[in-house]
Amino acid sequence: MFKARRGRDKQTGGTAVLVADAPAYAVTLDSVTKTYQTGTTRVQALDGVSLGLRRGSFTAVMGPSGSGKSTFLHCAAGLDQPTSGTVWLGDTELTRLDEKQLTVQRRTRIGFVFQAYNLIPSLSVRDNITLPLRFSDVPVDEAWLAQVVREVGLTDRLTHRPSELSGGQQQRVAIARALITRPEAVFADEPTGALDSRTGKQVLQLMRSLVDSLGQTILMVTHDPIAASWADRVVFLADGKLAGELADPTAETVAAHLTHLGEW
Ligand SMILES: Nc1ncnc2c1ncn2[C@@H]1O[C@H](COP(=O)(O)OP(=O)(O)OP(=O)(O)O)[C@@H](O)[C@H]1O
Repeated sequence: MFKARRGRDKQTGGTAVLVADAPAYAVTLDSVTKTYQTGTTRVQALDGVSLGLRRGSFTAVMGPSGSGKSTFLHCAAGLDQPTSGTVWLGDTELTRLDEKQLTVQRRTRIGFVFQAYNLIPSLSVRDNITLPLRFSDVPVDEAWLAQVVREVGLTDRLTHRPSELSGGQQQRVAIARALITRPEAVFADEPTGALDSRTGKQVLQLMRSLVDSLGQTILMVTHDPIAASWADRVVFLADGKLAGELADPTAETVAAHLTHLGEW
């Protein structure tokens, strides 16, 4: 799928094979299906989904309840394996890996942010943020830690415990933790679901700036058209299938598309 691409060589002006060129897509799904079988009941949660997440892009996934959003995120992020189809992280085919290999990919190349912040109460902010490095036995890059902490606005909170922080600050710790391994993609499942609208806006502003300033790739599942409007693109799911997409979304265009899907 990721063949060497031909491009213009900047130095010579000639055409060169850019073999060292990283794939343009951080994550690619090709004809992904996921079927759940419970007793005699069979649910087709994903039904032939193909999608690429460009490096440095912010994508929101929306759709009615039960349309397959969480299943999509789990398959794209290597948390679950599809029933068929392929998923790539850069040029690594996740769908070929066993559970142990997938765990390594998740720990080292993917960041996660969930609605529940999942912080360890007994650890300081600094230790919560650096926990993924400890799991992988990787030393802390102090300069990167300082940059990440600055980006999320927690420089003066590093010695605090999670209970001493507001909900928005706790989510920002979770975002910093997701960034600390310099992941190729960050997957966020309803990251503002537990926050009031003002604090939620600050978290979305932060995610937007991570894409714009760090070139981070982010995929976010949300029910909220206002949250989705911070993304570059919204893709819609209905009955496990892609059901359209919007570039440069606004809350109004997203809400209109959801109405069309019968969500509201
Ligand atoms: N582990 C599972 N076992 C059986 N069925 C499942 C499982 N997980 C999801 N499903 C089914 O797959 C379909 C898609 O579920 P999914 O959670 O991906 O939808 P969703 O769009 O995220 O929903 P919501 O917006 O309500 O969170 C649903 O019909 C759901 O009941």
